[in-house]
Amino acid sequence: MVKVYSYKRPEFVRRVGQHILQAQDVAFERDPQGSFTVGISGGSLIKTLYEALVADKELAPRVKWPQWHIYFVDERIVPLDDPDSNYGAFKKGVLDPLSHNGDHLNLGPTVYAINESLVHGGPEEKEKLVQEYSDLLPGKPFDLLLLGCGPDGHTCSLFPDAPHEYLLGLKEPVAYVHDSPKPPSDRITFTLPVIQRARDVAFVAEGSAKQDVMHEIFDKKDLSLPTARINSIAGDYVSWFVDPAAFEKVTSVVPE
Ligand SMILES: O=C1O[C@H](COP(=O)(O)O)[C@@H](O)[C@H](O)[C@H]1O
Repeated sequence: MVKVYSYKRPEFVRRVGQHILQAQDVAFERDPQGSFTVGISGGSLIKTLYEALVADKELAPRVKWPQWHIYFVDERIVPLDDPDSNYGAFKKGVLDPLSHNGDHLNLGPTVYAINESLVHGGPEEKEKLVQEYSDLLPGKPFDLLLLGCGPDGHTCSLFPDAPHEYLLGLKEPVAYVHDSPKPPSDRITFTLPVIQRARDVAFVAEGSAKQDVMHEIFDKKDLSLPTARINSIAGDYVSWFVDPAAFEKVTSVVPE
């Protein structure tokens, strides 16, 4: 059963941060010398990550950054310093502020970006980029995936309806999306099997712009939406962190 938690800021940020740290601590209990493997989204999540893991004075010291291995659950096929790059947004929003905190200097996480030298290539180079990113993925289930939810119900770069729905059935962990309805059109995305195998999946969705889609996902259970599809197959390793504005129109689920 999917769990739903609803909080207003600043509690929202604090709870998301606590959930991340709990997943980190569980991973290190399992393997104290190992790495904590995390897949992150772009979009509004980045600011929440900064607030929870860098700015929060109580949570920040508990983050064991040097043991974190960070991957992008989706990425736009653009140079890393392009305003559309999810890596670029994460660098600007989290890595740069982190490196300016003297105590974290040179002790940052390992971050896996796409091969920038292939972004301007043709279809073959782009397929190569996808394959290379796929090859970088850890050989074990992700410890944590932090997923967003667009107002259209997309997550990662898995968009509703054809032609992207087929991605949900793929066995490959990473897929090439060449006609994303939300620009930029060329992207890579984790596919459903990776999400299904993860140890912990947390959606993070805030704001009134998400109200209608939350109703579609939770009340109508519209399976053309990848987010609703994930809910339908998920166990209790999937949770949703929402705020009251985002969940206002949902009637069939009472957040914990
Ligand atoms: O295009 C994207 O959008 C989603 C949702 O973003 P949000 O700003 O509405 O939270 C994001 O999760 C994904 O990583 C990104 O590429």
